[in-house]
Amino acid sequence: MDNNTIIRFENVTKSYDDGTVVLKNINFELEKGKFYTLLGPSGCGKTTILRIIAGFTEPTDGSVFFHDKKINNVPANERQVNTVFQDYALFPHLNVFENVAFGLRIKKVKEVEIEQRVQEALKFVNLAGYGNREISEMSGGQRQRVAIARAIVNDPEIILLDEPLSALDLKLRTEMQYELRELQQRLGKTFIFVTHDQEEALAMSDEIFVLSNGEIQQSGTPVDIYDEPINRFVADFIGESNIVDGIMIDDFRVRFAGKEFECVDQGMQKNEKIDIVIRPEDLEITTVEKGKLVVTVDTQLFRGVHYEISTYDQDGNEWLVHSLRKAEVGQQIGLDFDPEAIHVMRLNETEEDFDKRLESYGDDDDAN
Ligand SMILES: Nc1ncnc2c1ncn2[C@@H]1O[C@H](COP(=O)(O)OP(=O)(O)OP(=O)(O)O)[C@@H](O)[C@H]1O
Repeated sequence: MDNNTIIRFENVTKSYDDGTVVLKNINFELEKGKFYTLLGPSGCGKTTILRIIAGFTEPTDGSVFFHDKKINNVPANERQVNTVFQDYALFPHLNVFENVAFGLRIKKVKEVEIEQRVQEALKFVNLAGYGNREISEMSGGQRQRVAIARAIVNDPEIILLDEPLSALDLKLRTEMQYELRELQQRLGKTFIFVTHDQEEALAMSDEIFVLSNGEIQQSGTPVDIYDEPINRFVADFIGESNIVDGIMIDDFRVRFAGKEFECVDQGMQKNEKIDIVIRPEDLEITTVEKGKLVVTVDTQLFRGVHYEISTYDQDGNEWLVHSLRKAEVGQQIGLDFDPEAIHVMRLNETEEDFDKRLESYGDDDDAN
């Protein structure tokens, strides 16, 4: 294990007496000082992973390591971990200072030290001078910051955040995304953030783990996951996608929507059945004559920066287009795209095999 590893899961499984298997053989290593996000739909097991790291839930099988020490049986209060909960779990009858000081008082830290550490934590989250305020006098964003101050005042090595922004309205949520990311970088601690919001995950993380049904589907940087989703689930969950069935003709040609197209070599077998992804922003509207695909415009929404245009081809496949240009509903148009825009996915490929395949086919920018 490398020195920077702070948490390692080795074949971690969690099941309940009623037979529900919530986590299936989870393996990962997290490094010190990074911002990680566990992303997936409701019920996929995100919170269970956080609870196992915090020590609130014990795995049924497998091992959890903190640095190189196995911690399966270490009680929650002896772990270098603090959690920020979705509802913040602040005490309404205590003021801001006392909310932040609470954990230190339980640990019987000296009064002078409490005063100094709480003030420092409040300053860190830009709430210096707010100590005497009641919680009811604080806004949603400010409460969020109190909850974070309460976590960092204990100086833990890891901060767990369970959907901490979901109670905030959209504008504040975006502001807090910047703020949390900036705070994590200033603190230099490991943050593990849980969300079902892909935009949040893409905006904030060093690394994302995409989960579904108790399994890690894919992990990687936001850019890697967005550009190279491993399967339909990930492609659909991260960003917006056009996904259709296809066949690999040879290394540089692929067939879908009833036609053949030039593509970039991705190490597939000839005649292999594949899934094809093209992102809406990679489709460009052109004339019917020039279009690689000919589609009919179904609906059109103005999204501020672009038009979101839903179209369909002669086989009934839907093609979503993000375009700066408007189209006319009912009109036939052409869609153009680069060979690089065609992303092919092998059916039922594991993440390990996917990584190997991309490595052997030089899937990076210097490959050109
Ligand atoms: N004590 C329990 N007994 C049986 N099943 C449980 C128990 N606790 C949790 N589960 C189940 O485990 C699964 C994963 O729950 P978990 O809270 O980890 O999901 P999640 O991805 O965090 O979802 P959400 O976003 O809705 O919080 C769910 O299907 C849940 O019903």
